[in-house]
Amino acid sequence: MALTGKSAVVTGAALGIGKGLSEVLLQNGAKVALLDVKESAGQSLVESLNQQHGTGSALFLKCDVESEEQLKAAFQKATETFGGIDILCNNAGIMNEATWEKAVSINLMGVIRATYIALEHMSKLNGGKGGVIVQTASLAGLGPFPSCPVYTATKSGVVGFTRAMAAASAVSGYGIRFNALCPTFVQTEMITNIPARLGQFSHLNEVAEQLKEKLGVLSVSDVAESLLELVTDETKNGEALMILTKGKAYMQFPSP
Ligand SMILES: NC(=O)c1ccc[n+]([C@@H]2O[C@H](COP(=O)([O-])OP(=O)(O)OC[C@H]3O[C@@H](n4cnc5c(N)ncnc54)[C@H](O)[C@@H]3O)[C@@H](O)[C@H]2O)c1
Ligand SMILES: CC/C=C\C[C@H](O)/C=C/C=C\C=C\C=C\[C@@H](O)[C@@H](O)C/C=C\CCC(=O)O
Repeated sequence: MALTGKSAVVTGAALGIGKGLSEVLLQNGAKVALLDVKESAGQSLVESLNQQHGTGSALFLKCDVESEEQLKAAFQKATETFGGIDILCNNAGIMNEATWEKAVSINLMGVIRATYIALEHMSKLNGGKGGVIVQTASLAGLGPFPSCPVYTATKSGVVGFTRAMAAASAVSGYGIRFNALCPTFVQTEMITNIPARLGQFSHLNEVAEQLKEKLGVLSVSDVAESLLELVTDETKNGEALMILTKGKAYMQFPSP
């Protein structure tokens, strides 16, 4: 899929990885609707992006992925503004074991919620053009992160949901590819003050620090450039792309 003239929706786009995903999509010719709860940061980012890429290239929509109503309104506005949706990046997420129900609601349920609304706009079975949906999972979605079991569960669920939706789409004829980004630590707000985010597992902060020391920390652009291959390579469906500081690799899963 060439990106020129395509339209994307990115959740959690005001900061961090979502900001980087939005920027790389715009740099490659796509128009982007940036969804986030952080209205001030989102609005000022979009003003800057429109100055860089031309008025009308980027649109900010205040949207909480926990809200079906807000997601439906945001997708409708994006479709009306850009004439359709070709790409969805389900990126919004939190890491806080003390508020684990919220983490499940955002990281996993928010991905499912946004995906199902996107199907209404993108699926060829609904008159859509098809496209690609990329989730921002995590390396913790591929293996257990002892310091944050619920975060691990949400990301493992995102990887499983992505692979199942890819298979469902191929059989159903949605015309939509589903892939997951699985990065290790990335330099964003999420990895600041990790001990305060571990809840009853704060005694395992040292495990997290050792993992961070061992695995290193990616830049946002490391993740953003990986998005491009998942979006543009039409052969990629059902993939989980592991992104480490030492390189990238597509996960091989056991076949039944
Ligand atoms: N930073 C890392 O080390 C790392 C590594 C792997 C995966 N991830 C994943 O990448 C994604 C982005 O994380 P980040 O590191 O950029 O974090 P971040 O905290 O810098 O940015 C997250 C963004 O999501 C937004 N957001 C949070 N809850 C939301 C909601 N309910 N509705 C809409 N927007 C919401 C925030 O306002 C923020 O702008 C997350 O899914 C995270 O789990 C992060
Ligand atoms: C505290 C979490 C902060 C941010 C979450 C974000 O998604 C970053 C995740 C970064 C790394 C995840 C690592 C997960 C590793 C698992 O694969 C696990 O299998 C490794 C567990 C122990 C390894 C110990 C070792 O090999 O020495």
